[in-house]
Amino acid sequence: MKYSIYQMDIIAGNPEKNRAKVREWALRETEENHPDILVLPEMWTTAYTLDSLDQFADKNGEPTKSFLSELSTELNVNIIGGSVANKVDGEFYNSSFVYDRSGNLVYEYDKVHLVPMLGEHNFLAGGQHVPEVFELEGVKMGLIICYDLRFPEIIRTLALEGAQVLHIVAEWPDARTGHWTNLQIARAIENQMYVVSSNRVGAYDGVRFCGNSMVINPWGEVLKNGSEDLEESLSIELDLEKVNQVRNDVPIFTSRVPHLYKQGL
Ligand SMILES: O=C(O)CCC(=O)C(=O)O
Repeated sequence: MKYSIYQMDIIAGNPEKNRAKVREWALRETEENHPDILVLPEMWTTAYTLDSLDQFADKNGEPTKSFLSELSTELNVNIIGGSVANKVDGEFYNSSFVYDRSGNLVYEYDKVHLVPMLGEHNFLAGGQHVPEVFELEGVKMGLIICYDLRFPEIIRTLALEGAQVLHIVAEWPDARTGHWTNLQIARAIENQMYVVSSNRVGAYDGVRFCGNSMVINPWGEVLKNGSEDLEESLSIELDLEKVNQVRNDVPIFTSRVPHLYKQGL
């Protein structure tokens, strides 16, 4: 399963230009590298323009849903569609959409954990459902958004439900780069799954974002690591047999004793 990850510099408050950038990148990537799956970052249509969401956010997932559906069909590629600001029933959400090669919506998720450091609660509503496993190309996988990375319980649940790959779409600031890189490696090791992430680069409103998009294998080895400040693509093929191999070598899932664990943890 071959991936292309877009470590994108997002133009603040300009969904049209960002869609044009993504389209151009996707065309180039599919022609040059023939990926099965494309991955985009968090809030890629608007950046973190939280105080002007009424102007720039999607309404009921549009136009992003149509854009991703048409792009996936045209390029015959699956798309982990990052996330976008999305207005539904008068509330704004940070929403992710996943499309398969035939342009079908396979999965959607609203970010559950809102970020106090960004005042997200003042602008967004939190999703009410934790991430669930979905399938692309017959492979079970999961998707979380940025700050969700700090909540290992939701990622463990995905692993227990059979996910072999965890995708993380992010706009992670450079003030906490070490948390971003180390937590990704920890999640890969503790859940014995691939971690595939797309984080933006560039800056908005005085905050610089730290790139370091990554591909980490289930042993915790970093196979790809984006730069901290350059817009770029990461391209890689995953060997999914590695998940079984690591889970056999260090069988944590059969060593668990859930009846001793506190309920709800
Ligand atoms: O958890 C962090 O340090 C950053 C989270 C964040 O920026 C986000 O979720 O958008």
